[in-house]
Amino acid sequence: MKHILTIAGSDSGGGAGIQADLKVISALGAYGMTVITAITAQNTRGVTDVRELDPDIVEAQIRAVFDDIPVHGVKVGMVGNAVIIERIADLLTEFAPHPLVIDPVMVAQSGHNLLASEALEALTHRLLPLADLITPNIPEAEVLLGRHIKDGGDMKEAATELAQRLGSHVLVKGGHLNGPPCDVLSTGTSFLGERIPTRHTHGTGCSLSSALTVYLAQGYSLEEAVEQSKSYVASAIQHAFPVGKGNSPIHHFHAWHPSEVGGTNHG
Ligand SMILES: Nc1ncnc2c1ncn2[C@@H]1O[C@H](COP(=O)(O)OP(=O)(O)OP(=O)(O)O)[C@@H](O)[C@H]1O
Ligand SMILES: Cc1ncc(CO)c(N)n1
Repeated sequence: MKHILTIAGSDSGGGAGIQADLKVISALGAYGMTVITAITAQNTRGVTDVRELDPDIVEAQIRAVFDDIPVHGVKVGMVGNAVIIERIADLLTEFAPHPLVIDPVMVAQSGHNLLASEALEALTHRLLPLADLITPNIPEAEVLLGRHIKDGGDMKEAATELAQRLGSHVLVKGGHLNGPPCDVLSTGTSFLGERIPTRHTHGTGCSLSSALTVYLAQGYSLEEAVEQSKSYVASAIQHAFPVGKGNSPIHHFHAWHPSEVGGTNHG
């Protein structure tokens, strides 16, 4: 059983962030550990408040895990601000875990900012270069590159250019473009999915990066890991069930407990 650590923010609604990561890691047969960087007051309708944690307690959590437990893979999600990023980067340099998957979380689906604007520099120069794989969605790739991405061709260029700049593999996720969701890897491979017509996609990005970390730690090749992760997330979207009044989370444990409304709940 692989031990996977997620370093991310807490979502009180249980659908994204640390909570989604832990569910994915468990559902895919690994042992999950958590380092919390920030606490969000959040539900299916959006984020109402955020507190970033003191970098000392972020460091203490990371040291507590690495000092005792073998770590076979790390996923990084919401990191909050530049000081936390610097601290995480120092510790990931010290412990050098692999695979290291970084999801450069910037804005919640609901539009709330999850990364301080002054933190972009630290994210780009300190944290992202440590990654084996970076998984921006289209708006995040646009911020990292400083230009608009309008179609599949632009996504391919974005993935290649970011990979060269940051020295890691990059998967640009296509959930935000119209049409079938196509994710593009910097190796040149595209992964075409079928768009499931639903608004219940809260936490898809967090879930995909956690799944990628597990599959890479389990020894799958990069291409196989993307294929498997996309297929897991698609099934979890397919089986999503209404949780709150807004955009509900995907169903991480659909293989254990198929939901009665799964596949038809596309409201
Ligand atoms: N309606 C959908 N049907 C099928 N697959 C989808 C759908 N929406 C997103 N995906 C897939 O889910 C994964 C996450 O993509 P997305 O672009 O939504 O990431 P994200 O914006 O980071 O997620 P989040 O909204 O959680 O922040 C990708 O593999 C994408 O192709
Ligand atoms: C805590 C947290 N991390 C990431 C996201 C992005 O979906 C979110 N909404 N909340």
